[in-house]
Amino acid sequence: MPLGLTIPAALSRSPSTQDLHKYSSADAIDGITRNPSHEHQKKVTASLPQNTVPKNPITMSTRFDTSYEPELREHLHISGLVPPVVETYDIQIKRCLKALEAKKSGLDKYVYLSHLRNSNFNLFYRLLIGHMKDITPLVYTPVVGEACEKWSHIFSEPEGLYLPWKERGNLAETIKNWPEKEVDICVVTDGSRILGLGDLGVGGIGISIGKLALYTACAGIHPTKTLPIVIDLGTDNERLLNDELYLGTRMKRLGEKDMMKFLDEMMAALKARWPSIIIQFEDFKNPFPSLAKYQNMYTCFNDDIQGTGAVVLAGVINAVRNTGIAPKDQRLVFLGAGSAGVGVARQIMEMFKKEGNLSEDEARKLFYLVDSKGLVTNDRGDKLQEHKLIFSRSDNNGQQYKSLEDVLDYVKPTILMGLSTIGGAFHEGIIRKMASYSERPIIFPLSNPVSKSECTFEEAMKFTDEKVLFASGSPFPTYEAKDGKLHEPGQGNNMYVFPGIGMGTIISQASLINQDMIYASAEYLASSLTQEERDDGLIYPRINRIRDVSARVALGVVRAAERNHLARNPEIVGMDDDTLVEYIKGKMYDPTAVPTEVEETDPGMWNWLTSKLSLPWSKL
Ligand SMILES: NC(=O)C1=CN([C@@H]2O[C@H](COP(=O)(O)OP(=O)(O)OC[C@H]3O[C@@H](n4cnc5c(N)ncnc54)[C@H](O)[C@@H]3O)[C@@H](O)[C@H]2O)C=CC1
Ligand SMILES: CC(=O)C(=O)O
Ligand SMILES: [Mg+2]
Repeated sequence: MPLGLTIPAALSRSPSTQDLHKYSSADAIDGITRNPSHEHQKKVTASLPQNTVPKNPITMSTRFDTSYEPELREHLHISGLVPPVVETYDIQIKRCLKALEAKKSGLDKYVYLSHLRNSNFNLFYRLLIGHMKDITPLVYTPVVGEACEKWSHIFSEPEGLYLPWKERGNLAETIKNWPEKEVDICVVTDGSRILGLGDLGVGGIGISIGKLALYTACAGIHPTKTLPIVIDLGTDNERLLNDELYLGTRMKRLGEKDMMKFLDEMMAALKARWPSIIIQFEDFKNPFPSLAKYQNMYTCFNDDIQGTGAVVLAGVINAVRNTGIAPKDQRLVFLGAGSAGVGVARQIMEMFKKEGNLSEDEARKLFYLVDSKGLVTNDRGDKLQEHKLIFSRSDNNGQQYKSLEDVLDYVKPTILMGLSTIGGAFHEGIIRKMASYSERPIIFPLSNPVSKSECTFEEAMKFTDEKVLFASGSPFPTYEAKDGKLHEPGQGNNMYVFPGIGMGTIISQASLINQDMIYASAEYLASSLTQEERDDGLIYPRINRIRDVSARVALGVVRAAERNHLARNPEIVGMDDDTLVEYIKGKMYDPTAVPTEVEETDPGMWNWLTSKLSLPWSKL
């Protein structure tokens, strides 16, 4: 029985240092795949206390790796179960890239990548981290949106926890079925507003899986310590209810009261099993009640309100600097006044108060929110949802502005945000109006996936005479300007902050995630731009530096936790910034690290995995 076996150091040499070096590519991430930084990282971790040095334990899903040397294969009892050739990482990645190239559709590529992650997550993360720019859109927005829409048709293996309404009263037992002993972080959705695609029922679990893949790729949270969850309280999507393949409960979605009861039980059960678990709420149609209720009780945050607020704030900090217009002279119009719109407006308002020396009232007056009924005003005649009240206007002299054009003519904004789920809403006329109000208009079409983006990068560049300061929620191709210069679009997606928020919370061992920690994630992201990126006119760092950037974001989160007396990790007390960043990096899961140990696995997990793989491991 190979469980608990420690591999002698001499045997754990697969792959070789040369292989690691070969694997390095132009797109590789500093500190992870480049050999010199890897060496540097090893040196730094060597100087840290032993229990902080990360290990890369072999688990069931990393067991069949063609890079393992014969001796290691023997120890793992996998000789003959893996093809005979011992491969370099480089060759493994080449095969993956070729396989991906051969798949015609994004969805086929998504399915291939899911299988790869489930059969060998080390290889999956080597591929993803080494090719962030190309692979992220296949596991996250936009393709994950299509995967969630078609989840019940592409499903082949469980990858997370499904918590249906019928399990209420029994959630603690159900949660105990999750085979991993340690979980650091979970992402939970109710599937009711997946990206801008609406209610996708249990298909929403795809977004939990996608976000957690980025927690691992961007911030190095170990894949086995992540837990995707979908709660199934029914769906109002008729297409799903009428689909014989639909995998969720065939009933109309329950209301807020039932949801809160269910969440109360789930939160308590998660914390009972994993006392320091971080719970990230994702893509709830109405996420405000749960955030209000749990944020001071559990280690949790809402990515759509808080993560999005922080990431867009970081882009705005850098973009506003490029406009040369002081915060007090900016005017902002938001198309979309939902969780993301209001979350973003609140964070930017905080910044205007701090940086622009404005009072709350002065800062608030710079914001004009537009929803499906037009400009949000006090005298519009409908009952406003509570979250909109803070930005509701009272200075409209009884006049209501129904269309975005009317609002633009009235406000003449310098900044236009799209969080409306309405693809193409920023048409040529809208963009040209923005260009007429200021020299460098800030236009952020942030709705996801690409089909819901309010405009494309190309449209924003063309119709502003290439003056726009741009960021979108989903990725767009580079644009070739009239002078032949290539311009890269910014991606204002919360993927720049949530991994660092999670990692910073884990590192600090904070029991709560407060506003100061969220705000710090934005500040540290904004200041993580390199001089070269600034010179190239970027407002977000290049995605291939995401691990470095996430470590900086995590640093900011830890510092804020310390300031707020929330940090509880005695190991980090007194560390200066450089040491702390190296400490954070030292804690990151590294899929290129040589395997050192076979994980002591509990029998429950072992049985679950062996049955899952239908292999006769129990006989070994
Ligand atoms: N870039 C990023 O990191 C993020 C992007 N988002 C995107 O933001 C979008 C909105 O998300 P949530 O705010 O959570 O959704 P939500 O459903 O809470 O809000 C949507 C808002 O858009 C408004 N709206 C709908 N149709 C409209 C129309 N025709 N004209 C004007 N307003 C209209 C609604 O009234 C509502 O205020 C989604 O597409 C989502 O993918 C959300 C979170 C993060
Ligand atoms: C990115 C994200 O969280 C969303 O579109 O909902
Ligand atoms: Mg979201």
